[in-house]
Amino acid sequence: MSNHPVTYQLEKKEKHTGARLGTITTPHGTFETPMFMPVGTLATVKTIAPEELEEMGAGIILSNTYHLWLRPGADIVEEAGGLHKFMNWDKGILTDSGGFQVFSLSDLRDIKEEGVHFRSHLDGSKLFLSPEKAINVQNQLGPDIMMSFDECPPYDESYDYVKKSVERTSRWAERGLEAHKNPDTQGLFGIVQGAGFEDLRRQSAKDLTSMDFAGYSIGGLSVGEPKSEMYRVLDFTTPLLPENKPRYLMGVGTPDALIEGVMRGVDMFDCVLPTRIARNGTTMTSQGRLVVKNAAYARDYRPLDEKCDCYTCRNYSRAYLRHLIKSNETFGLRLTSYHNLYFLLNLMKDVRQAIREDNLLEFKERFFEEYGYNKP
Ligand SMILES: Nc1cc(N)c2c(=O)[nH][nH]c(=O)c2c1
Ligand SMILES: [Zn+2]
Repeated sequence: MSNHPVTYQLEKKEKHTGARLGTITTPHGTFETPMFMPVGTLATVKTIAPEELEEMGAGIILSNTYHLWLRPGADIVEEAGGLHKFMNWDKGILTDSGGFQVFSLSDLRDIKEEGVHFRSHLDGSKLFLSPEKAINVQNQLGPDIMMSFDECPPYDESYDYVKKSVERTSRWAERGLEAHKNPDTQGLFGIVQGAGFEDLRRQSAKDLTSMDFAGYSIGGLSVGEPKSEMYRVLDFTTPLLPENKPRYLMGVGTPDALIEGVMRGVDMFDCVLPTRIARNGTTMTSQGRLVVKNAAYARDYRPLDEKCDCYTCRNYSRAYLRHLIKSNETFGLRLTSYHNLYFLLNLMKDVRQAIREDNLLEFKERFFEEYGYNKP
């Protein structure tokens, strides 16, 4: 089916890199790319209200199928009118397939052709996810963009294991397309796997692009491999994906990896990092990482980031943030989370401008220098 509910429009290619400017149109709006998607695992971006996400420029957020399937259950979300209504968010929502959590959260699992048998990380109860079940749960949750059920093998797995896994993930992708009940209102992405093996990445991309997905994710990266490995795999994988569909690199969210991914033609990113590190007082600033709970900031009355105009930086000092975080005050988590999300969303806005001006390389050099990435 070629008239997908989620479409990509290429606006401009950056002159000196593989970066591209575009827009993604979904049933819940059109958004500029490259873009970063805040993660709202359990139908909330922890401590941040939907109105705040909107004011900081978030277009699409991600929620986790596995977690919502377990709590509160897909039936309740469906009865509530779907995720948008349930969480009072009327822009884009993307859900992952649940596969990644099965492989990352549950050590007791048994992978079969029909699907994966595993135990709940909550109460140890027996569970089973198949490509069909993963799609049907996402159909119930009602996101704009859904993911195929895939296996994300450990990066250092053997070639033979990854080869068999890629072939099965391709068969699972076909079954997911068949099981998709709402192809007119929910876009379905295929996920390219293959770890660090170029021939397996090519095979996975060939299999998946022969099927009519609305977009393509690059999976199996940002799973602990060196960043140089991620960039090497991206160098030969993104060019295998169609130019006229979105390309989504899963699980990536540090400033350097976002810029490097954009330079290699990636349009969409997600990561829990900004909100996760914020909760222990680690923030991203224009001058690099700043761990505001450190004693050094006890009497530092400057804003977190003197170049940031977010609510946190306009109204509160490092000393106050340190006090809140050290006192386990929830408001402190909100303020650091707000700033970190704002920082990454703003970074992507600056990256889009650099693509418009064909000076992404200069932008990257300047940003890396200021952030401290070039320090030995
Ligand atoms: N780093 C990653 C984060 C993710 N959420 C996923 C995923 O959901 N599916 N498949 C993947 O390979 C994957 C990798
Ligand atoms: Zn700020």
